[in-house]
Amino acid sequence: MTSIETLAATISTEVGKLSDLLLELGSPTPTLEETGFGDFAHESDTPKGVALRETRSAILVAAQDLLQLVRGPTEHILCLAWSAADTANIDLITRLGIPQNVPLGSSISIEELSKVVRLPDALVARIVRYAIGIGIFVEEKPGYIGHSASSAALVQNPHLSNIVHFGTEFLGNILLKVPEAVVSKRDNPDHAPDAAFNIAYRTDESLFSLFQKNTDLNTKYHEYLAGRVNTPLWSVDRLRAAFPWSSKGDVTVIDVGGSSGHTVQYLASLMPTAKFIVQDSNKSALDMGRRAVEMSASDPSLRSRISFEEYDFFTPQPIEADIYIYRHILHDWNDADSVKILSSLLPALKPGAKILISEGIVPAPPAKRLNTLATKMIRIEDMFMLAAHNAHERSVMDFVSLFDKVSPAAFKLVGVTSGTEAGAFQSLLEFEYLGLPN
Ligand SMILES: C[S@@+](CC[C@H](N)C(=O)[O-])C[C@H]1O[C@@H](n2cnc3c(N)ncnc32)[C@H](O)[C@@H]1O
Repeated sequence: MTSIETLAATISTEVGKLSDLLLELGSPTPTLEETGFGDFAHESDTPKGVALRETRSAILVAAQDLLQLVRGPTEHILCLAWSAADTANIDLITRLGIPQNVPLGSSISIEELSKVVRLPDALVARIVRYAIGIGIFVEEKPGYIGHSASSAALVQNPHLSNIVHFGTEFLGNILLKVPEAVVSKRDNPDHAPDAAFNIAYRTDESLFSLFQKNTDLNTKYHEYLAGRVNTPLWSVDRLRAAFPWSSKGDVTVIDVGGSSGHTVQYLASLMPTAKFIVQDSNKSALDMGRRAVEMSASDPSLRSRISFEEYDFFTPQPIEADIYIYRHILHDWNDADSVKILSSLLPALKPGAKILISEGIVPAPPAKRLNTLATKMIRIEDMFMLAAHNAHERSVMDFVSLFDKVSPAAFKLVGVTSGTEAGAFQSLLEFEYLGLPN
């Protein structure tokens, strides 16, 4: 049985390991002060980097259990029930651009800050003092707001800011409508909206068609997608060890639903003679990608090796390629639509072609307490999919069954690599096309 004493002992041992590792890696001691904005932001896959990740994870697991025990069940439930207040606060400070208006290395008076964000002093004081209570900003001198490590991270890392912005303003909003959507589907199945998103945005359209028309939301969505790949959990670097990219030579790789092409821009460095095509139905995401490739100073060959094409993945795939990547695509769609998406590949497939699915994988039961973001993210993402599209995340067997429905015995699951043990949200499922059975 877990006791507070054994948890405290685990934490003490693991914190000792963490301190030693930080010393060996020449990394600074973590601090809550402004200068700590970059702590742990950059993970490496060196043996010491992996040890650091495992030690941090052991501390988080034990510390979360210790917190839950010390709080007791009543306080634990109350903390969860009121966590929407934290989300609303971080949404508000992001929308108002408060972190960017607090100077790094000094402070700003609440009166000055209020003028900049055009709100009354008393309201701004309430907003920032709530934020200080959850570790964002500090008030070392009454009435003067400065940065903590977390608020400084929002300034120093625009990707983090973009993730938070879309993650609270859009995803936070639709998540709160999930209970209404689920109950209404149960009680009124013929007239219920498809997903929580439809309730929140008072529309019958799908999320993707609304985004096509709403420039502001669309930009935030694709900035959020690009932001995610710039955080350790979602980093495209994790793809490196998941597949033998560099041995593939002179091949054509298609990133289906590739948004602004952040995945192939990374893969191009691992496959110097390969050609890449980013296909997406969203024109502005493709334009965003074209601009990024045009401006890429690091590798001028990208301009000739990466192209962007508008394509609807429900229509027959027009290009015969060696490798097709579907990264965070099928989780947006229910099983019937996912089978249609994969079936539209059939006209272009040649035997030996690879279909790589890069997605979070739902772990096998029984479910457990999830005390780290790396392990909890799949459940969070599953709720995003429910809220946004009435869709869901899948287990490995769920993916195998989708391919079987596309064409029984035409695809082989070659292997599954990476995943949360390696500190990544996604696993890589490698399927090979064997040809249609006679
Ligand atoms: C969750 S995002 C994943 C983007 C990218 N693969 C990544 O990993 O960041 C889903 C992508 O599918 C695209 N999409 C949605 N419907 C599509 C369709 N019918 N045809 C092609 N792309 C589509 C969206 O525009 C978006 O870029």
